[in-house]
Amino acid sequence: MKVVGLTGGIGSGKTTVAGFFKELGIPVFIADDEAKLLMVSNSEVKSAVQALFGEHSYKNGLPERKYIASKVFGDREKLEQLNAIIHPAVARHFESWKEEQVAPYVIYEAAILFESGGYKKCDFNLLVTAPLDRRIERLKKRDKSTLEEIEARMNNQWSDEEKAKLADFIIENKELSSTRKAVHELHETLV
Ligand SMILES: CC(C)(COP(=O)(O)OP(=O)(O)OC[C@H]1O[C@@H](n2cnc3c(N)ncnc32)[C@H](O)[C@@H]1O)[C@@H](O)C(=O)NCCC(=O)NCCS
Ligand SMILES: Nc1ncnc2c1ncn2[C@@H]1O[C@H](COP(=O)(O)OP(=O)(O)OP(=O)(O)O)[C@@H](O)[C@H]1O
Repeated sequence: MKVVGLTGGIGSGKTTVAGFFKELGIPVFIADDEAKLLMVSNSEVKSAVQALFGEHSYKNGLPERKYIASKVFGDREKLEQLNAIIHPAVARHFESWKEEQVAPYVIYEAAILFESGGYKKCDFNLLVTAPLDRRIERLKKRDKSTLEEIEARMNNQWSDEEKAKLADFIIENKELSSTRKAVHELHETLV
């Protein structure tokens, strides 16, 4: 089974692009969502996160995402420690999920695929890009995030130029219709 890694900076449109692959019947594994599930359902992950961030990191069994975000995106070491808890657990889950899929290829969507080295396990890697001002505009609208919060995350991600060097395919996410068309064309190439 071929694995196509799908990545892009915060707010670039990864999940939107993943949705277009789903429309074509391609199985999509969203690492961000799996990470969220594991933080609730995997007791080892949960206790490691609690040990790292203390009692305020969980409330009624659920992670306090805003609190954890406020601790990690300005502290590289803490972020790396959190990544070291979450990423191996997500990778293990992906391997078992992949075995269950019947398709010409699957999509592995992850926000920091290049930064984490996860791209090396993929057969091809697709980068989604969008101009910085559009990404910020879309995120402010979607999450009601502040510019400061968005920039703190961007500071922990590579630039598009760095990522482009490692990407096999790049889709520029401007208008939804042209992005969908680009996904359809890439699908034809991949099958
Ligand atoms: C810090 C957490 C709790 C914040 O949760 P929140 O709901 O606010 O954000 P969410 O997980 O939906 O991520 C939104 C975006 O933030 C950025 N982001 C998330 N994690 C990271 C990271 N480790 N490094 C850089 N950027 C990141 C990405 O652009 C991502 O698409 C959460 O992001 C987390 O647990 N991150 C560490 C695990 C991780 O790397 N997850 C992503 C891939 S598996
Ligand atoms: N081409 C587009 N035109 C207008 N809005 C768009 C376009 N692409 C995505 N959006 C919107 O922008 C926001 C960010 O897109 P999306 O959630 O797909 O990005 P993402 O890269 O997955 O984000 P994150 O890094 O936070 O996980 C969403 O609200 C989405 O509906």
